[in-house]
Amino acid sequence: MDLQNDIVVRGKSYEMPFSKGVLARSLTAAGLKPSIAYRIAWDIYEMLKKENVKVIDKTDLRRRVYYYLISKNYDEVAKKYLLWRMVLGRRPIVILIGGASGVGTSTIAFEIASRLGISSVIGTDSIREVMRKVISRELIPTLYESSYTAWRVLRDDEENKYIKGFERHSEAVLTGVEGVIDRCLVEGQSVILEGTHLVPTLLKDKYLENAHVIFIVLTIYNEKLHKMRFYARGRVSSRPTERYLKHFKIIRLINDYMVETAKKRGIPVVENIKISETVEKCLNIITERLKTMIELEGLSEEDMLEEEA
Ligand SMILES: Nc1ncnc2c1ncn2[C@@H]1O[C@H](COP(=O)(O)OP(=O)(O)OP(=O)(O)O)[C@@H](O)[C@H]1O
Ligand SMILES: O=C(O)[C@@H](CO)OP(=O)(O)O
Repeated sequence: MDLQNDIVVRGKSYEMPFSKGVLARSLTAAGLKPSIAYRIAWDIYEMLKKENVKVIDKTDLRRRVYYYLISKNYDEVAKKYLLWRMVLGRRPIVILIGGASGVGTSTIAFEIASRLGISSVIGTDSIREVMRKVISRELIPTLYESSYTAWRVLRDDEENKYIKGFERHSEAVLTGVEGVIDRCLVEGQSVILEGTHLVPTLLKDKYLENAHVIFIVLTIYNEKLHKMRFYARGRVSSRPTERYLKHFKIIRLINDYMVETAKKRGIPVVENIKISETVEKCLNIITERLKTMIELEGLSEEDMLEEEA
């Protein structure tokens, strides 16, 4: 690669060669189709080349992209683009994708992460493994079970035992989850957390009220479709389909519980049928929340264009 002839993009603390792919991805996150996003990234690259620009500041590049989009009548995309660049560059966001086992939380979390360029995705299953290393089975036996088998180790045969077991199981994992959220907010790092342990009833109010924390619950309303996802997964992973089918009734109860409690707490619920549509819906929810966050800061579009990238 001839770096001599490349355009350099200068950020606050680093420089990198102009990448049409990176620019196209941020335009896709703002709602453009990938083919159009790539075309526009290419146009902007050509424009800079023609003007013989060798180094461009990130703030200038952002401004140029914004006005270019407006000139092509992509006003809504321009606004979204600006919002996303502002937020992801300077403000931490924590996205929580909850849902019963098999509804697709990890698939959707990774898709959203790649669209937004968030490099950190953490599954609550991994946090559960860490918690198992520090908390003994004797102390919290439910932690050593799965979300759908935790009821088996409850002390008493309680009423509503499947959900009680699920909540006890998730409670300990959530302590770890909250630690990760706190750390990310303090460090200014964006992260996506996903998994079945993100239970609407258990997450503390202070997180739900935080403008930087965005919680979405996924579901599949159709039982048959949900079941099919376990067959699909079984073909490509070592997680045995039979195990999930055996406990399917309880997994469905957990699914219903997540949806019902999410609605009660004002957490958006998205049905995951087609991946691209689910991602689109989630991105729209996230964008709306970011708008509120920026409004709370009292920033106008002009301020956003001027803010150092
Ligand atoms: N919208 C979708 N369309 C088709 N298949 C999907 C969709 N979303 C997810 N899948 C597939 O369904 C299966 C289950 O999804 P995934 O593993 O993401 O579930 P999960 O909610 O993370 O489950 P767990 O909590 O048990 O880890 C996977 O094989 C995945 O590729
Ligand atoms: O507890 C659960 O529902 C699932 C979540 O991924 O984990 P496992 O089946 O591996 O215990």
